[in-house]
Order: sequence, then C-alpha cells, then structure tokens
Amino acid sequence: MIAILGAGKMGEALLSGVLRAGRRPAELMATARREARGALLRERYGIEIATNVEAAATADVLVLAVKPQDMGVLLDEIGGHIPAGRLVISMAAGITTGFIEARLPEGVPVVRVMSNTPVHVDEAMSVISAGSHAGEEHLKLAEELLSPVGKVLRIPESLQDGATALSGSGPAYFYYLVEAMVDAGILLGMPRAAALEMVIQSAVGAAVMLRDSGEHPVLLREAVTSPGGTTIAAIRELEKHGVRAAVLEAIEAARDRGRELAGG
Ligand SMILES: NC(=O)C1=CN([C@@H]2O[C@H](COP(=O)(O)OP(=O)(O)OC[C@H]3O[C@@H](n4cnc5c(N)ncnc54)[C@H](O)[C@@H]3O)[C@@H](O)[C@H]2O)C=CC1
Ligand SMILES: O=C(O)[C@@H]1CCC=N1
Repeated sequence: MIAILGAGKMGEALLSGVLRAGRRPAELMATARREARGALLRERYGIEIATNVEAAATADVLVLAVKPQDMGVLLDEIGGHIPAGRLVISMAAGITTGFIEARLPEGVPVVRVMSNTPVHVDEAMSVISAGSHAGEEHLKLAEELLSPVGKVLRIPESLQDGATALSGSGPAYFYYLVEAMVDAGILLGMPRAAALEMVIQSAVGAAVMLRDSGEHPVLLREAVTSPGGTTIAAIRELEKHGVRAAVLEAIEAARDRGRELAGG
C-alpha cells in the first residue's frame, strides 16, 4: 500500500500518474487537510482517504507531499505510528532527510525526492537521494514509484537544493521565457494566438531535438545562427543585457532560498 500524505497539486499528480501506469486504486490511499479535498480525490480516483495516523500505520510506502512549512507538524503527528520496515519518501523542497529522521523512530529509511510539475504529463524530472538509513532497495522502490511519471536520477543529498533550483523550479523559467517571447511577437504586431503557437512549437521542437539528437546545445544553437544573420543579432542583445549571468544568479538565488526553507 502506498499512501500520499497531503495530496495537493504534486501529490495528486503523482497519484494519477501511478494509476495511469497500472496500479490499482486499492493499492493507494491519500490524506488531505480539508474534508472536501479528500472527498474529491476519493470520487476522482476511487482510492481510500484516511487520516495521517491511519495512513502511517497502514502503508508500506509513505509519500510526504505537504509544503515544507507543514512538514514539522505532519512528522510530529505520524512519528509515533510508523511500524518498522516502512519507507518514507519526501517530496518537499529544502527539507533534509536529517530533519525527517530526527522526528521519526530510529532507523526509518527516508528517501528525498525533488520532482517537477511535468509529472502531470509523465515527463517529470525526479531527483532522489537516500537518507542515512535508506539503502539500494529503498532507492529502487522510489525509482519504481517515480519512473512511470518521468525520468529519475540519483544524486548526493548535498546537491538536492541545487536540483530544486534547477529542475524543481526549472519549468517555471521556461514558461517565463515563453511569456517574454510571446510579448515580443505582440510587439512585432502578431496576433496573440499566432505568437503563442509559434513560440510553443519552437519550444517543443527545440526540446525534442535536445533530448533526441544527442547534440550539445551549443552545436544546436550554432546551427541556427547564420553568419551575418538574424539570430546573431538577437544573441548580441541577450549578451549585452547579461542574460547568461542573470540565469546563473537566478538559479543560485533559488538554491539559497531552498536552504532558507530548510532552516525556517
Ligand atoms: N509545485 C511545484 O512545482 C513543486 C512542488 N514541490 C514540493 O511538493 C510539495 C507539495 O507542493 P504542492 O503540491 O505544490 O502544494 P499543495 O499546497 O498543492 O499541496 C499540499 C497539500 O497538503 C495539504 N496538507 C498540509 N498539511 C497537511 C496535513 N497535516 N495533513 C494532510 N494534508 C496536509 C494541503 O492542504 C495541500 O492540499 C511541497 O513540499 C513542494 O516543495 C516539489 C517540486 C515542484
Ligand atoms: O517554488 C517552490 O518552492 C517549489 C519547489 C520546487 C518548485 N516549486
């Protein structure tokens, strides 16, 4: 039995992905803070809705999907109710396995995951790290759970705040760039719908080439950048405005914010 504690946006996305991948509703349960939310999940997916304590006592795998600031309260609630041999998987940004282990009975294996919203379309990037009591079998269980909804990569926990900044928040940066490019289309007199279609298809095409060609991004960009042409005129402006440095600093700021969340 897999229980998703705090089935909000990410928890529900994982839940529906796992069901799409062929698990039966009887293998899943979820908890929700609001009764109406629980009722909706029960109706939508046919799964059992339980209290946090019931889920902790029953499930083999507990997926903690609450916001980082709600994690302490949740762990205090379930800490005394987790039988030996259960696996705890945390999806929360910034929360370390050490923070979780300190609030659970000695020896409970914990795996930390940073996923991202493309979990909705089975294209998530999930990055996992083992806590001090989690071994190969626990990482394998986490991979089994997450691989139906996208790629899974193992990294040392010291890089998790960086992964949160890079791939956890990553989709937001691409959406931001899409918004800006659509605005550019408007500036050039395009109808909004046409600009949106052009930018989205360019993004999809670029993403598929990046993923499937095996070519380095620099080579792919150079193939678009003709001598004396249009692309280099745009690149000069991006360089003039320090866009590369802005990206480096933005992602570093996200990493630092993740560290603050862990402390606060
Ligand atoms: N939204 C995103 O892009 C990403 C979010 N995350 C992480 O995933 C986690 C969940 O984020 P979202 O799904 O966006 O948040 P959310 O707010 O949609 O979901 C959290 C849910 O937990 C419920 N909850 C809070 N305390 C509870 C308790 N004690 N018992 C039962 N339910 C409780 C809330 O009512 C809410 O429905 C966060 O820790 C976040 O850091 C990770 C990667 C990406
Ligand atoms: O912004 C946040 O805190 C969450 C974590 C990763 C993506 N969104």
